[in-house]
Amino acid sequence: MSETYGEKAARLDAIDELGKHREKFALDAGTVYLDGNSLGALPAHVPARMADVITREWGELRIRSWGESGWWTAPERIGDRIAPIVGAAPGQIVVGDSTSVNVFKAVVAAARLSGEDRDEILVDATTFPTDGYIAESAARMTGHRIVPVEPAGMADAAGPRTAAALVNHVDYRSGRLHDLPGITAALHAAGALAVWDLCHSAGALPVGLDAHGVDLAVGCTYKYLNGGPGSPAYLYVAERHQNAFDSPLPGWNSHTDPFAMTPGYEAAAGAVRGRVGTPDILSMLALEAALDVWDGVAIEDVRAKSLALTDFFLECVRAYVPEGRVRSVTPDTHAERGSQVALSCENAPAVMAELIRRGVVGDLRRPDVLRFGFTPLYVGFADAERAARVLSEVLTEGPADLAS
Ligand SMILES: Cc1ncc(COP(=O)(O)O)c(C=O)c1O
Ligand SMILES: Nc1c(O)cccc1C(=O)C[C@H](N)C(=O)O
Repeated sequence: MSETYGEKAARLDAIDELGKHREKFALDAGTVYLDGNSLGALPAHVPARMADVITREWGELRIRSWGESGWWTAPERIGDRIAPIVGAAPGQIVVGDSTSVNVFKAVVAAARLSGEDRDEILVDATTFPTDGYIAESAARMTGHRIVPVEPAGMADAAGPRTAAALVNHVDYRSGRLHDLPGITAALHAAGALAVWDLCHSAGALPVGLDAHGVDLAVGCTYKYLNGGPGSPAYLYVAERHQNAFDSPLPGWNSHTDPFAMTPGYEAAAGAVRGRVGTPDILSMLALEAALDVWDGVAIEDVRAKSLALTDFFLECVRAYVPEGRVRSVTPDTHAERGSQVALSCENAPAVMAELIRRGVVGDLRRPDVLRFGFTPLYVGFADAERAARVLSEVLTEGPADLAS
């Protein structure tokens, strides 16, 4: 008798080297959590660390903590913790602000770094909306014009007038992984800068920022880096650009001597130049603690498990779900797949609501996309099998409003 999918899941979980990391997270056995591509799960040790930050560092040490507890240098210290996960050498990443704000810094800085004869900025036409909104405003301020281009067309679109391109590494709807090395190389060949949004790739797959010569990058930390709701984002400025990096938000935290409090601005050296104002210490220190789960974890292993999980989920969906009820909009090819599977289906809002009611938590992107995010540090093969099985049950038996 051939192996059932449940048996296969148990076999794969038994040999999964990353499976042991699941116990580091606050998860309940009754729920399959497949929404780490929106909000990562809570690492179980973070509440105790935050209790110490609040009661001792804030409550007892108060103002002394800016120095004694390392609060002041947290943005660059935590940047250096994120660096190996995205393939960057130390000193190039600073944590703070939202992704949206860092997109603004990066796009304006890229425009200012490029030659005056270059007057266009290419923007991923399929981008998560905030990047497009911000880039449009940034371009109006710098006197550039925005050219929307699909990532696959970036190489052909880049030319002598292109200052920079802003591209999403993994598409938030389809889960498609774009060719960061190839697009970056093509932009450079055209004399343009490459600015990447890593929200859906950092912590899910190797990015190789330094290896591929990326110029600037931004990303959030509340998805695969598990930093918590609204945890601060980050900005990468390649070392070769740091001296010329001209921030459009040169707040006092990016001054070479902030406590001199002089009227004249003098930019700090290094990643610190990307800072703006007082960092949100509580969120930042929750993120710092959350990053402990990465100790001893290789991103290549995370990638291998992510692909195995999404392969297996798709295999179970094909086996369980009646023909024609869902269509995967996520590429089958590994080289083009991030760490989520997106399925388009009829009545998607009702389907996702019922999945969540039955303990399978994904999310919906209107009008018709069901998203299932696979975070390899805490999602297992049995989760993938159960999610596909419950999806099939929902699609075949109810609820009543699905029949409409
Ligand atoms: C690709 C991408 N960029 C940016 C954002 C959001 O930016 P912010 O952190 O400013 O809300 C998200 C998700 O919210 C995203 O998926
Ligand atoms: N940042 C979010 C939020 O504050 C509330 C709800 C969802 C989000 C998200 O991160 C959405 C996510 N970027 C997406 O891929 O759609």
